[in-house]
Amino acid sequence: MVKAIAIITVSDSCFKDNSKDKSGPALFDFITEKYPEANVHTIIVPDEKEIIERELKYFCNSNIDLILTTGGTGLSPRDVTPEATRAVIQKEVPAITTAMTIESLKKTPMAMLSRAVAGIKDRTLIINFPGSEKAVTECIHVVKGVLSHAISLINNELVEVRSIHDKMQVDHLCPHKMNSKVDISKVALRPRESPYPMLEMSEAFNIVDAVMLQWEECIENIPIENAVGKVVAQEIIAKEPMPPFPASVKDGYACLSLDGAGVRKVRAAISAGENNFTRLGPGECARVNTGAPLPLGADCVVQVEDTKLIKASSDNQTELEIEVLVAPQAHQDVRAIGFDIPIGAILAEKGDVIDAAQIGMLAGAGYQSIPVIAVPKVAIMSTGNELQEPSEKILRPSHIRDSNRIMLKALLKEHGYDCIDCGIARDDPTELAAAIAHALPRTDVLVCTGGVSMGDRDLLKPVLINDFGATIHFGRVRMKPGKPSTFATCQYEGKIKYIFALPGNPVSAYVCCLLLVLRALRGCTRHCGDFARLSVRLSHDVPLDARPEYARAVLRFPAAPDLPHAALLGNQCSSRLLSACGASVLLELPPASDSLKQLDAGTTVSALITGRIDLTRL
Ligand SMILES: Nc1nc2c(c(=O)[nH]1)N[C@H]1C(S)=C(S)[C@@H](COP(=O)(O)OP(=O)(O)OC[C@H]3O[C@@H](n4cnc5c(N)ncnc54)[C@H](O)[C@@H]3O)O[C@H]1N2
Ligand code: MOO
Ligand SMILES: [Mg+2]
Repeated sequence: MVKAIAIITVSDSCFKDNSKDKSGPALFDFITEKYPEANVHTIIVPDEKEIIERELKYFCNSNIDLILTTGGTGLSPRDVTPEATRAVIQKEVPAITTAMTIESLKKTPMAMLSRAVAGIKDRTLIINFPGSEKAVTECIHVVKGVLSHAISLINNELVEVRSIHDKMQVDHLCPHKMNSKVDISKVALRPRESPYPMLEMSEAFNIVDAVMLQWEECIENIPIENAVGKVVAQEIIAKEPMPPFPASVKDGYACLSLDGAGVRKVRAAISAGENNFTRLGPGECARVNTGAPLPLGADCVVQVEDTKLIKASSDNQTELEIEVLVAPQAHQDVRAIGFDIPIGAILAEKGDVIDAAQIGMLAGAGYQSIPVIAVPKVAIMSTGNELQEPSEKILRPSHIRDSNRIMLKALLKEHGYDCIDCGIARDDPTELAAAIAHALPRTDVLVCTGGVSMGDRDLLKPVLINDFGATIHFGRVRMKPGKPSTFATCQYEGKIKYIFALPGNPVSAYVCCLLLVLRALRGCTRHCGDFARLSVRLSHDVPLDARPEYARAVLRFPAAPDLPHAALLGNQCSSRLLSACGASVLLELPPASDSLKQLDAGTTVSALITGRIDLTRL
């Protein structure tokens, strides 16, 4: 990671009048855009070897990752930047400056006259750039692609280095990298109407269900601590009883029920976890705690509250006699062997979705791992030239932060599915194809957002068709939000890949992930991807859209017996993610018709339970 950068302008004239410095600011602008998180230091020094050397050493000793110098690389007597740099570096990296020279030579033969040097001192990479603003701008573009990787290598950052090598390998292997077959040059010829028929929701659901039948179920054994939300693949039987010994349910005295009420001699004291071989005879009892084993001969427990102390040892450390005040019944307050779980009991049925209690029970029964139905691997990718990582400090003009990717990862996690992150792909056919080719070998299901509607940069469908031979099962659905939702499959490296290309609008992505992606994933393991439905009453009037709408709502529960009341989460525009925050349900609103333009407050509607339902009283 590039955390700290220094830019040194080397020039006698700029040292005297810093307003003359144009190359330093050009480097600064470039660097702050490329590394918005990095600390950037700038200084101007005269063409003096000792001073340049001193400043280079100072920055190298100050944990600076990258030093870019500009100026002083030419042939005039005062040009000494390369000499100062050579005096500081321990290893030269000549190909960096060679690459800059080759590129600059394409523009001007004067490039032959630069003597720039690049090299490493300890953990700092130093690169000399020429002095002119134009040359600096050209040269920085030559090296920009290798800077981060070079610094990772210098710092031995193995994880980053490996991921870059991995990506290089994929780029190399990817036949789509160099030329997508999609031609975007003839924008005037783009379709003015979507070629995809508008399917009804029920048709889209049927297609998803039918296509996902191709998913080949396989079973994997996983540790029970990872099993929550997973679907049990085979019946699981208790191999040992719970409890494995007759256990007391109360803190009290183990007795013989035939003795009835009356005074008992206290023969023993048994705590939970203690093994005691005392055999009780008539008129005897043993003090026991909850969970302790009963002594031989005992058939009931009398709770301490139903007894009285008759006699204790003189130091009060031992109870000698107690009186049972209420005659006990046989088996009273005793869990017999196998009371909770008899041997052979079914602990989990095939198809059960494992929850916390079941994990506890399986652990109690001695299971450490269980067979579950493997879930498909899922990858998430965003597309869009306007997108930046949410972590970037500076938002460039006309850009937005990518909210879909992290949201969809969280949404899938909420529903028990992990996924890998395939980053942001640009709206360019070749880059999109490369990103998809990078993702497909790693996943069964690829979920992308953006680029599926009618814009000339909405390239996902053409790239899927032309570069991956994909079959588009649907490309438009009569739903709000989510109209351009796309579902495709393709064969990749001999395996079928399922691709959900969801609309870029964040709420559309959210709703379509719930209704289509989760339907598919749940369907693979549970054979039914539907969410449960609830009848709810609208708290307020709701205008209807021309398309069937999935409105995000919260529920309130009336004190008197009535259906839960549903209130929409504000404006339902598909870019407004606030309308999904805290939503418990998606209301299934019908489309508007000539006779019905709105649903009045109090109307009963169907709600899909897609989120958490917390009890909020009206
Ligand atoms: N001429 C037409 N234009 C549009 C139509 C149409 O039928 N005809 N459909 C509209 C509908 S409905 C939707 S939904 C959107 C879907 O657009 P795309 O899937 O092509 O997505 P983009 O154009 O890439 O982006 C749309 C919107 O979402 C923002 N976006 C995209 N990705 C992200 C992200 N990862 N995080 C946050 N926001 C994101 C993007 O900036 C756009 O504002 O098309 C309508 N247009
Ligand atoms: O279908 Mo779009 O998702 O309305 O905005
Ligand atoms: Mg679009």
